Amino acid sequence: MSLIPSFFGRRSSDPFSLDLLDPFRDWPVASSGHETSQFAATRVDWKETPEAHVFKADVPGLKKEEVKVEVEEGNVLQISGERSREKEEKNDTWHRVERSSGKFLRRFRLPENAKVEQVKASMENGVLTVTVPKEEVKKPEIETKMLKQETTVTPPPHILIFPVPLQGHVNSMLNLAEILCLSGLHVTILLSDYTHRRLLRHASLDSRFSRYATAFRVATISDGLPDDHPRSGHRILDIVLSLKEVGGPQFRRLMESSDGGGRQRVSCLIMDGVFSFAIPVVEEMGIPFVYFRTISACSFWPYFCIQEIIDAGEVPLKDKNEDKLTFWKKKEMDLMVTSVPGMEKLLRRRDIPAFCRVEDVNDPGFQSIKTETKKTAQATALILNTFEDLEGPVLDQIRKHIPNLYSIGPLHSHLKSLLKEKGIESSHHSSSFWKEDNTCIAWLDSQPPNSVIYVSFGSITMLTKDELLEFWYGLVNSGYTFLWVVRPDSVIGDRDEIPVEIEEGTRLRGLMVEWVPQELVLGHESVGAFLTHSGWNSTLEGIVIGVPMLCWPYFADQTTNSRFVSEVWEIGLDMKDTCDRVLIERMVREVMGVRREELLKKACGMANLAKKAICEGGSSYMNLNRLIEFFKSTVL
Ligand SMILES: O=c1ccn([C@@H]2O[C@H](COP(=O)(O)OP(=O)(O)O[C@H]3O[C@H](CO)[C@@H](O)[C@H](O)[C@H]3O)[C@@H](O)[C@H]2O)c(=O)[nH]1
Ligand SMILES: C[C@H]1CC[C@@H]2C(C(=O)O)=CO[C@@H](O)[C@@H]21
Repeated sequence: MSLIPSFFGRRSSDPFSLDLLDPFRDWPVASSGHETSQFAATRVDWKETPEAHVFKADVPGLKKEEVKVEVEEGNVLQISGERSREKEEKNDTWHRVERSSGKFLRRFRLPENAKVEQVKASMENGVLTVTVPKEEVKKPEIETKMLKQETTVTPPPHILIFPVPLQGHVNSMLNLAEILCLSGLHVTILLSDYTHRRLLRHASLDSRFSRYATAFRVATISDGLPDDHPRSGHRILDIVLSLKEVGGPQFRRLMESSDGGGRQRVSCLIMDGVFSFAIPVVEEMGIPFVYFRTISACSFWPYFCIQEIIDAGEVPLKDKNEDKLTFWKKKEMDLMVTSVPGMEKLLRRRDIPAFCRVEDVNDPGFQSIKTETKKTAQATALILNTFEDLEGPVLDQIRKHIPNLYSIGPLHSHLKSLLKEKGIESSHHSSSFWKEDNTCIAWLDSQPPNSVIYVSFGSITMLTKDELLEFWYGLVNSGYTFLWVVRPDSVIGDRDEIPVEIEEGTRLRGLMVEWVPQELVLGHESVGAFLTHSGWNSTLEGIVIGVPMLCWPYFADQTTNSRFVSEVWEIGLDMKDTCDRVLIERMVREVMGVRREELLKKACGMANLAKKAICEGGSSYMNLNRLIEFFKSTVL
């Protein structure tokens, strides 16, 4: 076996390392090609203990000499090998050739704390174990004190947090996780291994949570989808449906096998709003569960009323095989929805959550969202990332069915304020699934105040090439400067043949990047407005800053959020169900110019209310305290 350090620091001369011609270059990849197809799928487990990162790979039938363990590019652990095909004798007849042969290659970017010079590897019974020791984490004084206390008393309650493994959900749940750690609770966040890999690659969870030492851990399960599944656009519900299929048994194993690792066993589960498969497991174990739905109250409520909407004949919204551009224009889409109490004068059919845009009410995705939402009422409590002054009337409607409702948002700024209260500096830590391009900050520094419209459609939206071009022309023709996030995977079809005039317009007045540190961008003084898909996190981030918004909702809760932004809070404009360069140009001019003052006034008012909610004595502050008291009472 080739073991580090013998291969240390030099590039392998092995020809199959050239197989890394993959867009996910630094991701675990399998070499491709006919010969290697089965063996290439060699599975690797990666676990992190307090002392080390431990990788285990199944390599049955391989000799030590046939396996290589290397560290490349400073911090990329590479495990590779080759199993040769059995020699064919002239007179042999093969009835079956199922056993795999060929090459395999897996690569893992190691986190900063890995001691790459001390890697050890061993093989036993067809399992390769690679151990990468970790640097000791230096903890600030405040945590040392906390730890000292903990060693003398019983460990605090242990809360398991289980988000839908998507960017918006993970961001909100990580904020809650950090708030709970700050309050002295122990927390494990359960992610899909796919999402965990993305975070390991692009985010800085280690440095963010290092101050909490063993109070914060990550656990992973598989989402059941292949690595090359897009996990975006119209395929997004596959994640929820797949986890529903494969998540239950994995969740049970995790709960049954977990001995807490020096911590208490899990004493309470906080789960995302669509993961009811976890309920039987925790119920059997006598563990209370709390839902945290990471969307607005104003979109949760119509979801909760879906049966009433169906009974009133107000869905389905689409006819068979009707395309988007046709049903967008239908008069019926402007009819008021009568079956959502308290929203009768507000919601048109086009404003209810876009999962209702189905041809058939038996659509599995739609049914799943409907039944999952109803199950929220079984939980001990419901957490929403919102605040009373923003959504009071809707929260009151929900409380008629779910009295134990905690509005504790906006969580991202609540966390910052709590860190400040404890004298901890809250520097920017990335939780991003994509690499943040920080050059945009220097570019923003060079722009005049309030002159830039920031454009981002979040982590799931997919644009057709036509839509891309309509937005692009609209932005360039508006004459305003723009910073536009276009994720690498977000355009359907190729991006060739971009008309010269918009490329030239962008060179003069625009910057397009793949992903940004959004909170920093929104808080930058040169940003004057936010063209957004109205994802709930983006909406809250815009509200906290007090920036006027132009909304182009793509799916899910966004169609309702954008209605509230424009008609209830009056802090922005809604251009849902259109995608036309002339209209976009006009709306950009309105939000950046003609109507900016009026929108800004309301936006600043709402930003102040948001601040009030999270300050001592504010509604979210008090609700959070009550919630934490509840968690502290959940010792098993
Ligand atoms: O360049 C970028 C773009 C976005 N973000 C962050 O990514 C998050 C995006 O979240 P959100 O605005 O909620 O959008 P989605 O990622 O699309 O969120 C999904 O999940 C939300 C609930 O959590 C729902 O409200 C959305 O409809 C759903 O699409 C926000 O925190 C942004 O700050 C960045 O850091 N950099
Ligand atoms: C993929 C979607 C399933 C439900 C999630 C959601 C919600 O209502 O909680 C909103 O948008 C999407 O992120 C999720």
